[in-house]
Amino acid sequence: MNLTQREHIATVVNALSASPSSMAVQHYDPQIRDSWRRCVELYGFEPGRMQQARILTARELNDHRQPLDEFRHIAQQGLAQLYQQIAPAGYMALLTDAHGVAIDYCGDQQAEIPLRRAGLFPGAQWSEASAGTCAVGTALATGKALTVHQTDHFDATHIPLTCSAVPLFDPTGPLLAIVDISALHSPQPKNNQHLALQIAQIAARQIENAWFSHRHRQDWILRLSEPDLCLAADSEFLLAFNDSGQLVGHNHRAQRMLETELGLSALALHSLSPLRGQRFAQIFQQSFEQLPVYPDRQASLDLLHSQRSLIISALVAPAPRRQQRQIVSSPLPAALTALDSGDAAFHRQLQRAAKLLNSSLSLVIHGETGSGKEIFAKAFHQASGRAAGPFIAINCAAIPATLIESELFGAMPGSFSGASSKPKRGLIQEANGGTLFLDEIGDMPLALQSRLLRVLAEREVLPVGASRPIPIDVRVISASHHPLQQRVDSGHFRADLYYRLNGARITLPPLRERSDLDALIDTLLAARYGISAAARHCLQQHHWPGNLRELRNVLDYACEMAEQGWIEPHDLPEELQVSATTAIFASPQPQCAEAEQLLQSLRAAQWNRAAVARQLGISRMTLYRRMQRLGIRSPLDSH
Ligand SMILES: Nc1ncnc2c1ncn2[C@@H]1O[C@H](COP(=O)(O)OP(=O)(O)OP(=O)(O)O)[C@@H](O)[C@H]1O
Repeated sequence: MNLTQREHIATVVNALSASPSSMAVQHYDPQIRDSWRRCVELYGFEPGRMQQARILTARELNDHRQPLDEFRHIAQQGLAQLYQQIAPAGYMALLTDAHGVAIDYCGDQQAEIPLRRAGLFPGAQWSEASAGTCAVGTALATGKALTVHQTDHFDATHIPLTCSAVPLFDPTGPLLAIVDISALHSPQPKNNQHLALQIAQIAARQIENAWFSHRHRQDWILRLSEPDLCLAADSEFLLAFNDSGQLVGHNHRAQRMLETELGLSALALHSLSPLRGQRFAQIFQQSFEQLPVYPDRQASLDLLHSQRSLIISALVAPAPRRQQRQIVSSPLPAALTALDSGDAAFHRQLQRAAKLLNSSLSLVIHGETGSGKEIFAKAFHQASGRAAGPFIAINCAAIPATLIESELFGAMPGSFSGASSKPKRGLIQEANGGTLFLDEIGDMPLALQSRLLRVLAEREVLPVGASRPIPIDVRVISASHHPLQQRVDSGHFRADLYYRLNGARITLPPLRERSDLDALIDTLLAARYGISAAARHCLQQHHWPGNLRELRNVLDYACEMAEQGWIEPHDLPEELQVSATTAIFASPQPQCAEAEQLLQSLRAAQWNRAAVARQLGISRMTLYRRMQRLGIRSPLDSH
């Protein structure tokens, strides 16, 4: 035990033995002091206790992971994105279940040993009852986000750590998981961690909202906000209703608001919500049928009991039913999972890549332009044991022929006309210890191909003008959008280099052949914008020659055009609108006759939807859904 640990134990003893009103006690954060007290009084810990976090066995960990497999699939994408933001500052990200067991993690693989020793690793048990005061455990005990910084920890073993944890709640009510970001080293004052806590809170809300949208993709999702807080995403109330207007899910904020509204006492953090099953009309003054499907700027809802008004920020219609994706029982590493949105062919490539992560084989990625080859290579690097090393991407077609040699291999001072007076490190050397991504490798000049071959064969690089080679350790991933074999056959590419590069081949499907377009749209819109069934239909009809790059550009454009956070066909670029109209009205689809009939009824009733719903013997909500599915929009709704 070192001096700092001894001092810490003395501080805990003093804080717990002083009278609650004494100045010494008031000096401590009440959340931390209460937790220290629980450690002694509830869990029976000695203040001098020093125990490393317990790590569960693989089988025990599996028992904690399995019930959350579907949630983990969503959360891993958020965790990987969070990690990208915080890794440069030396943090790692953990996801724990509601028992405080770390079920997933993104961290620096080079620091695996110290992270594992500190318990920042899958299988570590971070409940208060197991580890004493700690961010995960105390967030679980209180249901509140907090930072537990260095000597805030009860157990002196953990005092080097700084950890910020945020609870996530299931739409059925109970606390579901914790997002935690931690660092092994940090500056002393706790207020340095304020930003870390905020970043963890944003990530946790995004994961919670993505899980909410996923769980309720077949329901009506109503997003409400306080009139003066419309812009604060974290201030939103999320409610999900089934087709008959019964509440089937809510976020935690909405639960707290409705408990107050309906005079219910707040329930324990782990209980199922008693609010589920409440009818729309028991909560709001309007009826479910009167909900405007395309909310305009003024649309609001009045709460039944308090008459308080809330703004409708969006009403998202149920997604058209599509084949449910199979959740894979052995999840991929988080960085690869982040790319997986349910297409079977793409998923097979991810699984294949996962098996190659730590082999020394070179990889070639084939795929049309914009199909995500570089993003795939980057994710592969992040999931591999080289993640802490550099990822260097080179577009072999974009570097001028005169510079490519020195750019790639480096150059000694004055080795060619125009060379600088200092030695220049080449990009291959920059990638040492990491991954070198050679894009458009098929366009590399033949002379350079021989030199690259030497790098790969000898694992050393010879800068231009140098007499001694430099040893190099790189994983090479190359990409090409024309089949490399054809370049070999036509004499443009060296066969021996081809065989060296082509240790394993990954083929990315073009977007038009992927079955996960809907999921990709949802991911790219990140729950910030809703999209009508008609606009989705337009996107589904498009051929996507520019693949994911084109999809991203189209959605960025549509978000700029959209009003009220809602994307309609007229918000899409014109060429996509045309293809949808042609698809609906020129092809002999069964939908076409149905759309035509419904249009006639609506026009005959001068777009009085209540009358048409009565006439067809269906509810107004069902009529709205049908109109959305068929891409029919009332002219009375246009802005
Ligand atoms: N999984 C994904 N999710 C969301 N967007 C993606 C994804 N993959 C790629 N994109 C988008 O597509 C763009 C192009 O991706 P990337 O550069 O990896 O494609 P590429 O196949 O290497 O293209 P090129 O052949 O033109 O070099 C990215 O900038 C990104 O915006």
